[in-house]
Amino acid sequence: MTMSFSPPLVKVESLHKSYGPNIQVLKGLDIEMKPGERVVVIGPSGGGKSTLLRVIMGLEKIDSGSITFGGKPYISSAGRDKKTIIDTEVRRSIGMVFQHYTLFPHLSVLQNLILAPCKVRGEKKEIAIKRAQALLERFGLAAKANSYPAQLSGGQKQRVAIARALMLDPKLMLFDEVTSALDPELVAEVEQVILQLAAQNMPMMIVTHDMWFARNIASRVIFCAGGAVVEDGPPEQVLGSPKEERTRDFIDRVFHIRQ
Ligand SMILES: Nc1ncnc2c1ncn2[C@@H]1O[C@H](COP(=O)(O)OP(=O)(O)OP(=O)(O)O)[C@@H](O)[C@H]1O
Repeated sequence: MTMSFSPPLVKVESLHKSYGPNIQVLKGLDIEMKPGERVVVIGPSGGGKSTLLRVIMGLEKIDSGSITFGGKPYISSAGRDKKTIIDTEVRRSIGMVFQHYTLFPHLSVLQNLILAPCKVRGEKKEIAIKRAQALLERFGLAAKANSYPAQLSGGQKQRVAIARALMLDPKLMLFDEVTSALDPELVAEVEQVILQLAAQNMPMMIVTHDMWFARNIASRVIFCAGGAVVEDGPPEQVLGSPKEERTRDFIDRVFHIRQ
């Protein structure tokens, strides 16, 4: 009998990253993410969660370590001068949404969505528009196709940002505190969109302080503190009782208890 082997989707090995000589943020981080997993990264403020996502997105240089994607080398520090090497083809297959809206303000919603597919992939405009309209429909934003970002609520902007990332058919989505800057009443509409993607098995890595969301979206939770993985397991193991509140205080409390 032959055993089928599927490599990890993302494998981070011994990742070190500092900002300048004094701020060492990631100190030998190891993470392995299987295909189809939804990994939530939690931890105290300043622990390096955003930095981890930015590194995986290829936005930051690393000091040492390596990342593979689907079993293939993706990011490494190699060569005589330890230069960071990033496979740009692989990078294009990763989508990221940030805490603060990163839509182009001078472009309409539809233009925001079709820009990268047309420019980066050379997709025909009519085809990109059709795909964009279908996504906007799915996210309840069809009526906003010709609006500009300034005319949208924070929740709508984040949903457009997610739709824009999906236009490039990512194999992995990274969400970095995408609801942290939103008014509380707008959080649910963005979380619902991400839950919808999860239901379709989109692999994702999510940084959030929202414990309700973490519990509902995660197939695995990684507790990251002091630049390393402190705990890694199913949500009920890492997050404890569902009665815990959904606040930053919770994380800080858990961290202090474990120190
Ligand atoms: N570009 C930068 N230059 C210098 N220091 C930085 C830079 N980006 C982040 N840092 C520092 O690195 C540390 C880790 O930051 P990071 O944003 O990755 O943490 P985090 O776990 O996401 O925190 P939070 O939960 O508050 O967002 C912090 O001390 C931060 O001040």
